[in-house]
Amino acid sequence: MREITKNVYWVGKVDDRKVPFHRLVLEKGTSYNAYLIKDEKTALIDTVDILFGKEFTDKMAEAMDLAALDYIVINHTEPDHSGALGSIARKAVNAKILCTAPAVYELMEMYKIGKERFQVVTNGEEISLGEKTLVFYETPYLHTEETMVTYLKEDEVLFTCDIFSTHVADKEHLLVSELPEDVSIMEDYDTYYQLIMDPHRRYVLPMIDVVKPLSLKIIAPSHGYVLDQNLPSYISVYENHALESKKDLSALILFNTMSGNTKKMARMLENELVKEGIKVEAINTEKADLDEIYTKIQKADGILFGTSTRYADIPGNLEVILKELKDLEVEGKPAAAFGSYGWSGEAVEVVEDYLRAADLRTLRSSDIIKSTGMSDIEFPLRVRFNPENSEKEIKKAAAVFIDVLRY
Ligand SMILES: Cc1cc2nc3c(=O)[nH]c(=O)nc-3n(C[C@H](O)[C@H](O)[C@H](O)COP(=O)(O)O)c2cc1C
Repeated sequence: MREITKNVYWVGKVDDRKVPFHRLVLEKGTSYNAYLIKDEKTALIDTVDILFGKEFTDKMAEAMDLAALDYIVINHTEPDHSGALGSIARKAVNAKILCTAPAVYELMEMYKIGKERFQVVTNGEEISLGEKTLVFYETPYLHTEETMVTYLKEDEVLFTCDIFSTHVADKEHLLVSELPEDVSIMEDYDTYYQLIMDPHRRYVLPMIDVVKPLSLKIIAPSHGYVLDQNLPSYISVYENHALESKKDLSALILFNTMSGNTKKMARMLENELVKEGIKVEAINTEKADLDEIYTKIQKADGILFGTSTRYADIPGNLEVILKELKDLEVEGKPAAAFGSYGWSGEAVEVVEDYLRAADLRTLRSSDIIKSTGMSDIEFPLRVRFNPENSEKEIKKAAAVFIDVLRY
């Protein structure tokens, strides 16, 4: 145990292996920072990687009577932080597990823990430990959907789990202020942002809005160094990256429609793009001059192609345009397929084949899962019949397309 501020202890694990993680190898290793807060009530903030779960629980049991632990806060469910939850919850029989609502099911399934052990906390909720107070703020998708941060109000410490972390195993130094004056962690800190946070950039500014108004002395993340000086400079790395984006963007939406359903989807997508300041032109290709369309395709920063399905095929003249793409030099331009269908929806899949054959930067669900872990984004975007009940899916897909345009 290592005290970082009065009655707040680091109880983590430094992992100096070359750590396999997210299809990478962390050459400098990493650490899993967990923290113990002692007050009238005692709270553990996060745990360590599942590989070290038993070791962690045994050490904690040596250091304290685990039956006296009141709360286990799980800011983020990934097993590099929640990995000891199963073993510690079994020994800390009186501890409530504090987490967001979407975290409960994941933790119950992963660690075989009963629902009665969980207490869901909501945005801005406070829990008193005695003299100290925990406040919880949701920070979704940083790094996964259920993520939150925990603020220790009186001590002005923010426990941020993955956010503001660094993948470095340093057994000698924990606080940034302990490092020699000529050593900066900025390069590793920035690399971490690029690898872990940048794919979720859209969520960074809302998180900054939560963090900036807080009075902060320490940011205590769950990988690498505890930040105890120059905090604005670390926060601004995230803010500046999130603010970098391309400006004055334009998008083209080309669609066909038999009874208006794909047209409705086109309008819904158009609205989302326009709300974000993107200049959009939505065109029913049946009525359009094809040479003009080809020029617009070349000028647009990104293109959405919409089609319904008619006897397992693409109705209308959209396929003529798709065949032309290869000759329009549009390689690398963001594009995606969308459309309404009735029962099988072959046409959107065929459209996607054309987009990929023309080397457009074609959005596909599987690529999004691989790069962000977000499994609820559908590309090609398919809706059965009337899209009015699919507003949520359409908005989510539009948001991802906007990100791809911008970044
Ligand atoms: C003549 C006809 C053929 C259709 N064939 C298919 C089909 O093969 N597969 C399918 O999933 N839906 C099929 N549908 C259903 C349409 O794709 C569905 O009604 C869709 O919502 C129409 O969208 P739209 O109004 O944008 O054209 C067919 C509809 C019609 C009228």
